[in-house]
Amino acid sequence: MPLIHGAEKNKGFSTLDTVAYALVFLCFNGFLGWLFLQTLPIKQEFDFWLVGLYCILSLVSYYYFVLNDLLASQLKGRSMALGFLFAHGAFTFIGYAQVFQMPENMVWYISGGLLVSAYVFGAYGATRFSHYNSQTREMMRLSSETDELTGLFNRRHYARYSQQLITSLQNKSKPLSVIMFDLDDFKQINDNLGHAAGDVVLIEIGRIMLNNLRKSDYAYRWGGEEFLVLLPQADLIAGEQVANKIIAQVAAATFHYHKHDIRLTISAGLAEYSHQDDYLQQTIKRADKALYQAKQQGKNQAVLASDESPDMALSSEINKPTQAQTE
Ligand SMILES: Nc1nc2c(ncn2[C@@H]2O[C@H](COP(=O)(O)OP(=O)(O)OP(=O)(O)O)[C@@H](O)[C@H]2O)c(=O)[nH]1
Repeated sequence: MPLIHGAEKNKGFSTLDTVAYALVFLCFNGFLGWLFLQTLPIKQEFDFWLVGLYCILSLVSYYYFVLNDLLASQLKGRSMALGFLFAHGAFTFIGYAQVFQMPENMVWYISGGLLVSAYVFGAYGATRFSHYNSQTREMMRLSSETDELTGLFNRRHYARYSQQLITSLQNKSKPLSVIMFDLDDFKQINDNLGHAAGDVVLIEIGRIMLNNLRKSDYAYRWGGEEFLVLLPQADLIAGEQVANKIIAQVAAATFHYHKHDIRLTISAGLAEYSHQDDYLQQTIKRADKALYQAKQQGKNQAVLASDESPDMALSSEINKPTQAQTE
């Protein structure tokens, strides 16, 4: 599961493509419209239905493949649109041939050619359209599972995939470490420099997290200034190393907001998922308790949940600033 989320850039159609297609389509319709005018006044009932069919096809095609795409600034499939155009042309041509009483051979030759091209374009276009659709769905899924500010996963992702993760680890009897991080005295930054400065810090913290995690790890923005990290296949020792690395990097970093240099620290609570735990949520609770302990013990440190370390002897402190400092 990649930590940096984002679907491959959608290769849609350029404005030029759209304009070119719209022009071709309008010219084609214009020409047919002109031809059609030559047939008036309508003498037979058949011609009446032909007019109706022509109008409906024109409206539908115009709306779906020109207006709709122009308004959305992207054609959903030029080939599909061309296919539709050719089919439209073929049927209209058959209709006009009746009106003009053209030789049958010529009619079927021309309309047959148009129809075959229509199928080829349409089939190719439909493939591209379905590719476009699956890309769009994937992008929507990713954005619904991602925190807008930091780009980390959000709780929706956790709700959807945590059980799946646990099941796969359980099957392989692999460990899972859970780290709950919380920024220290973050409120001071908001109060002193404003919310926008706090946001800059949150983004940078998210970046530090991602830089220190493997592709198989999961980083979540859990709450306002709280981050949850899941480390599949990592025991507590490995988890503690990761937590301490992040704590050290946050403490050493200076964040910039306009002319202000911002420094702060982060605390962490760790717990290892035990396969006896019914829910991952229970492990998270233990990690949360350990985090509270870390705050109580002076912040800027990682504390292991009491089950893993009853005397809290494993808590590790890093001698860096313990208060959020703003200059
Ligand atoms: N800029 C910004 N601030 C946020 C966001 N979400 C929550 N906060 C702020 O985070 C701060 C959390 O404050 P507290 O819960 O008192 O925590 P703290 O100041 O870090 O104190 P300790 O946790 O005890 O170290 C509040 O000021 C919230 O407004 C956000 O998305 N952007």
